[in-house]
Amino acid sequence: MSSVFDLAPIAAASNGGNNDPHLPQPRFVGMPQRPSKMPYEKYIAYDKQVPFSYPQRTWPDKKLQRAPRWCSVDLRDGNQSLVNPMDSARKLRFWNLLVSMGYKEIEVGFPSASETDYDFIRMLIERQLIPDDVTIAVLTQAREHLIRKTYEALRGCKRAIVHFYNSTSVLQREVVFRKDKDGIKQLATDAARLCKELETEAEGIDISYEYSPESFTGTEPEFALEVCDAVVDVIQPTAEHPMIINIPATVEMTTPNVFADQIEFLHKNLKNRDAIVLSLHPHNDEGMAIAATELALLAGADRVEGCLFGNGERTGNVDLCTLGLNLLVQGIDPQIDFSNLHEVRKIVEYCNQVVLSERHPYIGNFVFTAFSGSHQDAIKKGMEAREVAAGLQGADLDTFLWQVPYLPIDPKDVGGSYEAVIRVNSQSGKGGMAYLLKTNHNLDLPKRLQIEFDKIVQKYADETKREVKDEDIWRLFKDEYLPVEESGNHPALADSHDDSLNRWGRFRLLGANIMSGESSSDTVIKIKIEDNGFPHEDVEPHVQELSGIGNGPIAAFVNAISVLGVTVSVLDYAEHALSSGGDAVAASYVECQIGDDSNPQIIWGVGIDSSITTSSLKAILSAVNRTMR
Ligand SMILES: CC(=O)SCCNC(=O)CCNC(=O)[C@H](O)C(C)(C)COP(=O)(O)OP(=O)(O)OC[C@H]1O[C@@H](n2cnc3c(N)ncnc32)[C@H](O)[C@@H]1OP(=O)(O)O
Ligand SMILES: CC(C)C(=O)C(=O)O
Repeated sequence: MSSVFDLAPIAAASNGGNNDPHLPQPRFVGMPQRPSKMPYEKYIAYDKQVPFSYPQRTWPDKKLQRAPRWCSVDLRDGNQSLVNPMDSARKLRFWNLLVSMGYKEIEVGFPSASETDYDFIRMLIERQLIPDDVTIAVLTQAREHLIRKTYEALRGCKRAIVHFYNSTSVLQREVVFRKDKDGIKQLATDAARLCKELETEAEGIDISYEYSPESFTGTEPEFALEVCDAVVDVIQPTAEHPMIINIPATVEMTTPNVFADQIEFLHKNLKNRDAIVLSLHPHNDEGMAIAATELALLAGADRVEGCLFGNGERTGNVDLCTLGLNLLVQGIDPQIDFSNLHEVRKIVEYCNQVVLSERHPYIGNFVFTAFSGSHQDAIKKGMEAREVAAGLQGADLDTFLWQVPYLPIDPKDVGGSYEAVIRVNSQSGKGGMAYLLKTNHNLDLPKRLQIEFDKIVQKYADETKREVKDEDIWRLFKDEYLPVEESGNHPALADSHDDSLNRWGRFRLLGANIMSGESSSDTVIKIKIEDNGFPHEDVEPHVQELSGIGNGPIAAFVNAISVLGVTVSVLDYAEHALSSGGDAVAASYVECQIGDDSNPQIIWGVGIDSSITTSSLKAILSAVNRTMR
């Protein structure tokens, strides 16, 4: 009998395909490939172990149209991968979670393997914890004593899926079972026969069957088909009472396109296809379980087994949350409630005692966060444009079309917030800092002010070499532009009594009285200004009363402060309300040229006040103060 190890010379001779002059060569211009240190001759290409070709494939032209039938195997495959498998309390917590999310088929354990699994299943049945629209599945090896024990566990259950399996792979036939193909097929059909026999004794239980040619990915697809057909012949499913043929990528061994070809081959060739639910059970050994599952669904599969967040043996089972949310973002109803995914995560982490990665799709701590400048800029603009578009269409923002660069999903749809969307570090640009000031402090900085302030944030980020948190940005902003502001009655500055701020600004506006003349060109202003001397140590702090006249309050103010020795021209001006209602507060931003034409400084100032005019005057003083820092 030939052995899997007979392939060793073929592997050694044929691997390292890039060195084969007959194969198309990758274009490593000016960079010839040389053998690396890695022992690639120890491994063999999948198509040399299990040759398979299916040029009739049609899946590449298909599109996903609807959610498949989902089955969670968290309480079985997920559980068998844990350092400390779940006790009944944790299993029950997980069960309740799965039911609340809307899973209708749940594999609850391997009752013949452990007392905990057996007792848990008994508890679900005896305490009538299985909702009418939920079906439990139980797994067993295709071995007589284990199958008998499985049926025993199901006593009193209304409806269940008995899932039996045996490995069919070339490798396991040789090294585990030491059986030929017929012997392996017989394992499966004997088990199917025993199940049918025990079913007659299992009165009152609506039993359906699931068979898995385990290690399918190491099996010749034609042989897997033969075994599945033989099992189907014994079980005799009908369209009204179908059986599940579950195809496991027990170990992921190929690229997803090969798996999809194999599934399409089974889909087109399985006997009695109308009576069969073609199911997938992908693992993630090569990191492609999601892709493999999605392509295999295009290829004709009807059902998917997996675990929440991809828990499971080794690298995990396929992640049911990612699969479901991938459908959602294509506009397809996933049929599962992911709206509180953060709570789901907490329960799953508690039950599995496995912590999710920061980058885990849709739920990791960083997956809705942009640190880099161009991403932040695009997100900020995208959010704003969407808000404007929804407003123009009179649409509800919560359900309005989601089109935001770099964010494939609205974090709110999975129970998150926009809080972490933008975080600032040395890789960030002005957009990130501007977004945080706008979102958290209602300050909508004009573009050139963003550029100016960003240099300060960037310097801080480079110096500290760490993330610049919102509170850091706010402190830097107040320090730079609002060094003499008191919180007064301005809620926007409620935290301005910040001991860490060194109040360095020289001038502070204490009051302004504006009188408009008959024409706008003769506005008169009287102001009271505190001069604390900074940075001139010889100037004693004192209060000055000044007056000026001009074409509107700003011009009159500029005229009034000229006696302080400052020449100001206002180049640009913007203002907005920070809040609405009677106690509204306004922010003003002015870009000033300070100094005469021979030595001008172009600099921004910011003012916040309950009076919009006063806020603009404060903004001018803010700019003046900054030139003296
Ligand atoms: C890919 C998957 O996830 S499959 C599910 C795997 N899950 C588990 O194994 C978790 C629970 N399993 C267990 O607790 C145990 O394995 C049990 C209780 C099921 C069986 O335990 P044991 O009988 O002690 O032995 P063990 O698991 O080592 O079984 C090995 C024997 O079963 C045979 N065997 C393994 N799988 C199968 C199968 N599907 N069908 C028939 N025989 C099988 C092996 O050939 C081997 O036979 P041998 O003893 O004659 O050499
Ligand atoms: C029993 C089967 C479906 C399995 O868990 C696997 O092959 O991974």
